[in-house]
Amino acid sequence: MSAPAELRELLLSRITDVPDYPQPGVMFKDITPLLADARAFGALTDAFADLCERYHADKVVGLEARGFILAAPVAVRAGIGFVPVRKAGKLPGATLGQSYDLEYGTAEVEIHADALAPGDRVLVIDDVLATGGTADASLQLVRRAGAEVAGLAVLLELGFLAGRQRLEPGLKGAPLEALITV
Ligand SMILES: O=P(O)(O)OC[C@H]1O[C@H](OP(=O)(O)OP(=O)(O)O)[C@H](O)[C@@H]1O
Ligand SMILES: Nc1ncnc2[nH]cnc12
Repeated sequence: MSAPAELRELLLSRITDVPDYPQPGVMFKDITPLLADARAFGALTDAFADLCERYHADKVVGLEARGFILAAPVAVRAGIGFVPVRKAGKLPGATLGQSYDLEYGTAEVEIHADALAPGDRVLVIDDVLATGGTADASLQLVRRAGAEVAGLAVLLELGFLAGRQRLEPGLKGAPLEALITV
């Protein structure tokens, strides 16, 4: 389900297109103007916090780095804990790792092995769903850490990259909520 038209328009008006970044052929969606606008950032935080309630999440997982910026205030607003999924080599404790392909390159993400527990219901939050590689790897990590995926929520889905289709098996029936799809 997408956001109501008024919220969608507000959020979309604060996302800038940057052609050929970080490499030729990529249209980069820059969310920094949205972050700098308290009304838009607050409305986005509220929308994600509502999803925590709707899906009975008791943990928010944010994906490095832009996902951290969005997910941390959501966790505070929803009154639940925040758990980071980080790029490989950044977490100090014992980790679980998963590699994946990006729209531009490859990467590996990690989670602390003891960050989640059986019975935890997790809403995974990121800014952009592109090819779906990052989200897919993160859903796998959440499950390998013993928790249940309550849902995946993104600000912006790049529909033409078909991330949703790639994610379908990995979602295992959990909802994918994109506030905006372009
Ligand atoms: O659906 P995908 O093709 O996997 O792409 C989406 C991911 O790409 C971006 O992260 P990026 O790795 O560029 O890092 P950043 O958040 O640290 O800028 C974005 O924030 C998503 O996490
Ligand atoms: N086109 C894009 N804009 C912003 N973030 C992205 N992550 C992957 N592709 C992206």
